[in-house]
Amino acid sequence: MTATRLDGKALGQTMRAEVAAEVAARVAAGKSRPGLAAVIVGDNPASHVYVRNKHKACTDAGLATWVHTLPATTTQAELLALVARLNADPAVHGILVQLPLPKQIDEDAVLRAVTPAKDVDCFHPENVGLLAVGHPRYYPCTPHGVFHLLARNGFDPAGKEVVIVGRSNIVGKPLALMLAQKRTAANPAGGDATVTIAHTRTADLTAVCRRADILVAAAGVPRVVTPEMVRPGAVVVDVGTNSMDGKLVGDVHEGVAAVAAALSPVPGGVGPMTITMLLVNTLAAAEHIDG
Ligand SMILES: Nc1nc2c(c(=O)[nH]1)N[C@@H](CN(C=O)c1ccc(C(=O)N[C@@H](CCC(=O)O)C(=O)O)cc1)CN2
Repeated sequence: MTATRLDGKALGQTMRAEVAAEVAARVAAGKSRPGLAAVIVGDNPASHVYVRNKHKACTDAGLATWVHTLPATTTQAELLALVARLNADPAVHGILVQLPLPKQIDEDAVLRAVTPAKDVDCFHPENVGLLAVGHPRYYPCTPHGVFHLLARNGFDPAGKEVVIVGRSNIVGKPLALMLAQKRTAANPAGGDATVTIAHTRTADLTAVCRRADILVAAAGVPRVVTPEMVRPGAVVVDVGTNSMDGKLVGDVHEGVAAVAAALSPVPGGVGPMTITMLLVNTLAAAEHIDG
């Protein structure tokens, strides 16, 4: 079997065009132009690539966008002061603070300082709580991207066994919540699936992964999902973006393509979908805040 490619670059472009059309219609109707402020602290080269790509995607879709680049020596007080200014700025509907932050900064404190209505990453505990009770204000970008990458390729998770390898706050935990939840009008990305969260300390990880109709690799460990961990015909989503010997590699071993029915590539899979969902959320934030 050679796996079908779950092409996040192509789907991301399609969905960005949908956002662009909605933004143009919104502005033509005299409403506000959605605006995203991105904050990046320090010199992490990958983070700079991601923020540059987010900025370009926003510009291309007609959103207003600003990047605030702060030095690695920035103090927590300086960063909190910037977040407070952005919270108060009516042109800014979405605020994202690129992670990771330098060691001297308390990440949780910064994420809690973003006003929940502008928290387009969906990292604030209030938004995580709303997601957990099935009334999401926003969906977190990477899990939402995974949902659309599956659903829009004809792999509806409803009724399926999903195994997620990884339990991070950004991907594993919120994705498990979303995919296990009932799909309702208020929760359209509820997955109606049977979900297992596994991780690299799970006993007999191979046996657990082989139960999956849909296997999501989000452990942040290069090639941790190997061909024998995949049931023939399963759908595999690779969320990993690991740097190895200067090369970008996912959490899924290349050999999985011979076993799986469908597989998302790295690069070109979940990554571009993450950025697309940020645009979706910024438009939703403008609608939420300004109407
Ligand atoms: N504030 C946030 N910080 C971080 C998030 C997040 O969602 N919000 N997620 C990750 C990084 N991330 C988003 O910021 C991200 C990772 C990867 C990609 C991406 O498009 N990757 C490309 C490859 C790009 C390359 O050439 O290196 C791909 O997979 O095709 C986008 C966003 C941690 N921080």
